Amino acid sequence: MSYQQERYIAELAVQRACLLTQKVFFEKAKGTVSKDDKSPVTIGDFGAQALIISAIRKNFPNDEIVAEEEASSLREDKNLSAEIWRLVKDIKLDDAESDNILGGPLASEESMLDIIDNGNSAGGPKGRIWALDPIDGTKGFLRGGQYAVCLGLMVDGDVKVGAIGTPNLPIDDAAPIDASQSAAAGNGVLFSAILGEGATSRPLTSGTLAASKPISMRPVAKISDAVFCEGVEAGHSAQGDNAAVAELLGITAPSVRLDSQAKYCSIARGAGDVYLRLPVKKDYQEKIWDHAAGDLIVREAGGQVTDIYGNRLDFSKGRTLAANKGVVAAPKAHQDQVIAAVKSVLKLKSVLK
Ligand SMILES: Nc1ncnc2c1ncn2[C@@H]1O[C@H](COP(=O)(O)OS(=O)(=O)O)[C@@H](OP(=O)(O)O)[C@H]1O
Ligand SMILES: [Mg+2]
Ligand SMILES: [Mg+2]
Ligand SMILES: [Mg+2]
Repeated sequence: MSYQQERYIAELAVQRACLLTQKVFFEKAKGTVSKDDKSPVTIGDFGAQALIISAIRKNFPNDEIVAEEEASSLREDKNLSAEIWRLVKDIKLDDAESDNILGGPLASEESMLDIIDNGNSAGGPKGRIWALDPIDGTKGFLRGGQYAVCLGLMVDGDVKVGAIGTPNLPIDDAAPIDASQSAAAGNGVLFSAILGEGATSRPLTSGTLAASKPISMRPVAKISDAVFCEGVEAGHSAQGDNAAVAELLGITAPSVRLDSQAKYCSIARGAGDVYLRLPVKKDYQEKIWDHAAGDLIVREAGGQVTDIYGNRLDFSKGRTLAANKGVVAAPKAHQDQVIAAVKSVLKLKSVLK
């Protein structure tokens, strides 16, 4: 089965949601609230989730959705809910036909809350399940850095389609990776992949989809020549361990720190080579929406994505990657070497503890 229609809807829905997040990005307050786990969520996250789930419901009414956010706090905070609705009701693609394909505007504020709560699937190994991160890298979004709107489709636990909007990455796939890149005029990229059919990038627009180009990881002769990326937040990955792995591999270039799945996208287009996300906490389980789309895009661009033990990411375990720890993405030919370095750094660390 080809997933062309799913990819088309995913890209169009992500592109429409980016119109909303881009609007919020330039607001100072961004309606930020703190969730139970102390992590931030903004009106941009809620609004993008509502728009994307509404588009999936319209086109694939029987599919399930695992999404990061839920509406209980909005039901208790009428002002915040009204603020999100004011934004959501006015967002549309400037091509009426494309907007209609996504189902047009949402019906009401109340139905918007119900739609947000439609992302509550438990996930698992059977059936068609979308994984949605309406804003990945919310801390980067708040800081004025990189963020990504991420959507993947899993069928029987396997990722078949991925789409990622990165409003702050440069359009040019050949542009060097640069941690300071942000909302410069003319930025904004839409990445996508279908399993077995390769990965592409195209400029984000406000209407119909722009023409796409195939992307691929760049060839790296020696792993010591690689550029590696990692997250900005020290609480999300062990930057000291990442650095030790790079040193062991003979990599001398400093890491490039980027928030969100912009890291997967950057290595997939050859603007970097290796993505290290070594765990900070033993018991943290990575969320499927933080990786589903990026994992497929990197693999379809010629890379390999595994956990720190060298096992493929397993999206069939529910809302989290319960069977995996950390993430290591690298060119296929070098993955074993990178995993060997990861293992020896982590082994040494446990011996020294
Ligand atoms: N302890 C811990 N370990 C690993 N990951 C965690 C942890 N806590 C949170 N999160 C998730 O990190 C997501 C953001 O990842 P990033 O790659 O953007 O991190 S970084 O800011 O670049 O460091 C972030 O996604 P968003 O909430 O969508 O921003 C979280 O789901
Ligand atoms: Mg979050
Ligand atoms: Mg995330
Ligand atoms: Mg998020």
